[in-house]
Amino acid sequence: MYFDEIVKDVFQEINSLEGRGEVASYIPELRKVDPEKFGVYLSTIDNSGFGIGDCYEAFSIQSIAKVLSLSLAYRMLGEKIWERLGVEPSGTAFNSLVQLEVENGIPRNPFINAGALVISDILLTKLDHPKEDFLAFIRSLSNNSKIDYSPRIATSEKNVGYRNVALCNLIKSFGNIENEPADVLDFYFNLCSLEVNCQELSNLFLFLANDGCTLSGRRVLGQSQAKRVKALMQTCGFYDESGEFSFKVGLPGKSGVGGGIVAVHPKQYAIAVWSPRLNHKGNSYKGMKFLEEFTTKSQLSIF
Ligand SMILES: NC(=O)CC[C@H](N)C(=O)O
Repeated sequence: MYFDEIVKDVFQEINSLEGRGEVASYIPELRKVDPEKFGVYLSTIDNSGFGIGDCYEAFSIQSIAKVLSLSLAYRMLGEKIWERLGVEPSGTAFNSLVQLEVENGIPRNPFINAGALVISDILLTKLDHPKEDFLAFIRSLSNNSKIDYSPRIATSEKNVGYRNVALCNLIKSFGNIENEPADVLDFYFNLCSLEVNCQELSNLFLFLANDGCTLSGRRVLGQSQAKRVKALMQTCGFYDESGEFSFKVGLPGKSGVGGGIVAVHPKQYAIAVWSPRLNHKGNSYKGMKFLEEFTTKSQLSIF
């Protein structure tokens, strides 16, 4: 397959670069990850796949889960969801509080922590058994019953998640959180603790490449909803580095502080990269570099 060679070449090129950046350390359990891990997996909508490096080793998806929680909430609530949060890039760090104070507790978008907390609140209200139902949604998307939360990572973040506690309480003070902040935070920390490998992650995101349908033909999101989720990934998926990712890679994508990045090429493929060393904006250093080179060499960006 044509993609395989390019993935292999670019992987070798980026693998030989000196590892720059640091593993996320503010969540104690994430510090224990080997910084030199590097894996890539590409899945196409015609059902082929190719992986290299540490692509079968599970890692913490952290903020990448925000796309999946948005998808489930959007599927359940439709356009009403946008009464509670916006669709503009924030231009601020993922855990920033500043805009909330002047914008009346309405987060800029669902992919910063503030927005993901509002989405968690929506799911908490809507789902009978929030943790179990969300996990069932993820497992059904990927047809993989082994995907699970990591209680170890969730507890580790819960013990030190002071900024998220502050964010959740601030939003609650404006009336944009319905449930108890402690319950919203517990749900949110669990979402972030989901563990998957690159192969599972790229397969999970194929429904977005495939206009909102799984490869088995099950509709997860309407076509227009899938388009909108990808538009948000394009404009807001990398916090205050979203412009840079768009500029250099040219794909809708989402990063997490576990060092994962997933990106989608509509009607073609999803690709997941994992390398735990992060740049100063909290995005995987080698992950960004790999995807930049990959879309340049393959000429497969959306632009
Ligand atoms: N950018 C991220 O991946 C952040 C997720 C992390 N769980 C947090 O809330 O801080």
